[in-house]
Amino acid sequence: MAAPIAVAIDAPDIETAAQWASSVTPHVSTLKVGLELYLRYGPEVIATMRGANKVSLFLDLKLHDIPATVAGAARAVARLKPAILTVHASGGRDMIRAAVDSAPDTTIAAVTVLTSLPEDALEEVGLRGPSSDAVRRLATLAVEAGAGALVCSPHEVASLRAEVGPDVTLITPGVRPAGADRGDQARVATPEEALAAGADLLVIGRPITNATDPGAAAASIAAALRRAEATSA
Ligand SMILES: O=C(O)c1cc(=O)[nH]c(=O)n1[C@@H]1O[C@H](COP(=O)(O)O)[C@@H](O)[C@H]1O
Repeated sequence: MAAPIAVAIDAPDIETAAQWASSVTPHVSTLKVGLELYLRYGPEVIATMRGANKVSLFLDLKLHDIPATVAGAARAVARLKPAILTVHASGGRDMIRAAVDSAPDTTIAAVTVLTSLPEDALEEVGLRGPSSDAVRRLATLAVEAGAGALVCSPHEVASLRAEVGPDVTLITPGVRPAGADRGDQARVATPEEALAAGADLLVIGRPITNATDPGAAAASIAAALRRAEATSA
């Protein structure tokens, strides 16, 4: 079975994206298209990702605007039928509700506190920390507004699970295999740790796509997750 990994296909061009997609899809459940590819290619890149790949499509546009504008944007992409679409939870209750109402066949995932933000950057952007509290406040508001999924770092997954229960999908970027370069990520954990904390879907980009062989890198992380699950069962 494909591992619960969404590979972040943050490629500079559609040809590279198509190569990464076909090499990783035997091993993972989901492909994530974000701003870099969607702003360049639009719906064409979604069709390319789907192509022959039997995977779920995660459209990560992190919408953040007034409710009417987000409703229009969500309606515009709903016709592409992504399984998941992201919005920023900090856009507020009415904005999240607008996305939920405008894309009824898509799970709206609310991004809480970006995994690139360290603790000491929260106050500067107007968030009352610690990040675990800020994530919990934003998550509660997002779920009340109808979001079916939440994006948070692996550090907050266990407490969020206790807060929102089993029915909300918890998605964690900020995932780094032991020894991998963190890059611009601040709140990170290994794939095994994120899964053990209760994450439903791990977003992993550069540790897979920067590898010499992205397919082998995805297969290796998927195997590590299977081993961890077998040990804990
Ligand atoms: O919404 C996201 O997917 C997201 C939220 C967040 O808080 N942090 C975060 O890194 N992401 C995305 O997850 C991916 C992480 O990629 P890597 O850091 O290369 O593994 C990128 O595509 C980010 O846009």
